[in-house]
Amino acid sequence: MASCSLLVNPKPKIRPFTQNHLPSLAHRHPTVISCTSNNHSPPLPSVSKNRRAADENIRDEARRNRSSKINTFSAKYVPFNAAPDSPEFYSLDEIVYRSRSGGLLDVQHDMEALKKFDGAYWRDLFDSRVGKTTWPYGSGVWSKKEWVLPEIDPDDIVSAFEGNSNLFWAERFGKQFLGMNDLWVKHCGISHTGSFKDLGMTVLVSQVNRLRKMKRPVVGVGCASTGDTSAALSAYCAAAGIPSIVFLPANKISIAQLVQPIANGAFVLSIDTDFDGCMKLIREVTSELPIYLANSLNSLRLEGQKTAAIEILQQFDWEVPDWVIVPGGNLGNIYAFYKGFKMCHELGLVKRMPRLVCAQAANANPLYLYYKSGWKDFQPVKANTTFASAIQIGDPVSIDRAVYALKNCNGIVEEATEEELMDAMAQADSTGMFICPHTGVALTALIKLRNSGVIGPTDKTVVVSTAHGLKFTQSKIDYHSNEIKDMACRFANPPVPVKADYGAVMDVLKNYLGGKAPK
Ligand SMILES: Cc1ncc(COP(=O)(O)O)c(C=O)c1O
Ligand SMILES: N[C@@H](CCOP(=O)(O)O)C(=O)O
Repeated sequence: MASCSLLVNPKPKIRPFTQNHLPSLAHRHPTVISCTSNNHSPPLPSVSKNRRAADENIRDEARRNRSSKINTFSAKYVPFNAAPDSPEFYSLDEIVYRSRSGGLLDVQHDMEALKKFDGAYWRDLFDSRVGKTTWPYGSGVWSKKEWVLPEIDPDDIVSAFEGNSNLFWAERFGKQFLGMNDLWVKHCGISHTGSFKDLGMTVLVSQVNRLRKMKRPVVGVGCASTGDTSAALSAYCAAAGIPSIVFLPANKISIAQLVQPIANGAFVLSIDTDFDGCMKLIREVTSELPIYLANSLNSLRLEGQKTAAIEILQQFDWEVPDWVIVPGGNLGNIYAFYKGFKMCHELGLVKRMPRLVCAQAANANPLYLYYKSGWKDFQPVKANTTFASAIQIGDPVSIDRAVYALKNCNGIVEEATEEELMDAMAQADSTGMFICPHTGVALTALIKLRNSGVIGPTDKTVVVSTAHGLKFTQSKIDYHSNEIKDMACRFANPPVPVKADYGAVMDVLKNYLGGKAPK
């Protein structure tokens, strides 16, 4: 195994929590800036002590620092939700997606080793890495490296410094539509390829990079996709010079999503089926050919995605929200959020867990139906067309992970009709956001739970926005043009055609301004 770096600074100062103090941040940072001042001039930042030489890049710098660092942590694959005495496990360097019994796998960390450091230590360490360009900790994912892939060499990491996404205070939306004052939107879609998939893909492609250096038989990396997984996969593979192969359901993803893997040089198959059909095919193909599977069936992905949960806590200064609402499709992400929160709780960074809500489109709602049956009867469904096209999934591979997560945090499942999700998206946009339809699904769940009183007016609530609205402009055009069959499009704001004539423009403007006097 390669050793891993533990801290950013050249001389790691790791103290177990039994020693009753932590190193101060000034010791830990390689780039702490100190200020001097006198009466005549403004304070000047002093030059950082540990600057790189001009001919050394950040990867070289990490490499130089590597030898002095100790790796205390490790992780392995185990069967998902296995009994504590289960002997089955696999190294992360093995190519394996399923347990011996055919069930899902999970990445299990050596929690005893992580527990040698107290919650304050981890909070402090993670906080110290935010906003830096130190390789690889400038990434929101790799700033939590010890909890993600502790053993990977920083040299093998493929990162776009993803994560650290904006946690937006939805002040006006909360006040105007919900009477809420503590509503937040975690904009995971404001990211390298425009969705939360970057968080998981940096981990998976980094591990593939490592496997290829170890001469393991990985010729390329493949996925089935509703658009976002393929965009992330092709970008990270292109950055690392690794071939990517993507299976897309023909005519079922947005143009913006289709053009992403094309532009990044992936081998793109447009297949005459739906996502579930593509998923079945890629599973068959990856069991025959040396193509590594990049869908979230591969539990490595979720290790990266879980860092969004840790980041939310960090952004609240380690205060736990009451609710976190996540749109669900293949259902890896709801478990990833659960796992992120759970690790923070178990390792003493926070004292409790939030309640999770998984939101599905009513046109593709197998989890919702299962929840409504009292978790008695799971049936995959034929997913119908939805504007939330990235979650048009009827047979989610992570169903067991999702159910486990929701049961263990007193979670809830909600659904959104097409009209509800499109109205919610338009309402959110009218308050200054520009969200995707999937976020509209999550907002609909919030509206319903708020209206029924389950979520209270002062509950600290986070809605996870999973993709950038710019990937889904056609749905917004259809809505604002009032061109959707059987939909009232109540919040449509179509452009007003007007003659190129001063009088005509003035008439239109006066009419508009008449209704806009400040109240
Ligand atoms: C934009 C977007 N939102 C939500 C989801 C749902 O995530 P998951 O499949 O992990 O449930 C996906 C992908 O499925 C997605 O692309
Ligand atoms: N929305 C996803 C669907 C596949 O999900 P995955 O997390 O299992 O890769 C996509 O964008 O393809």
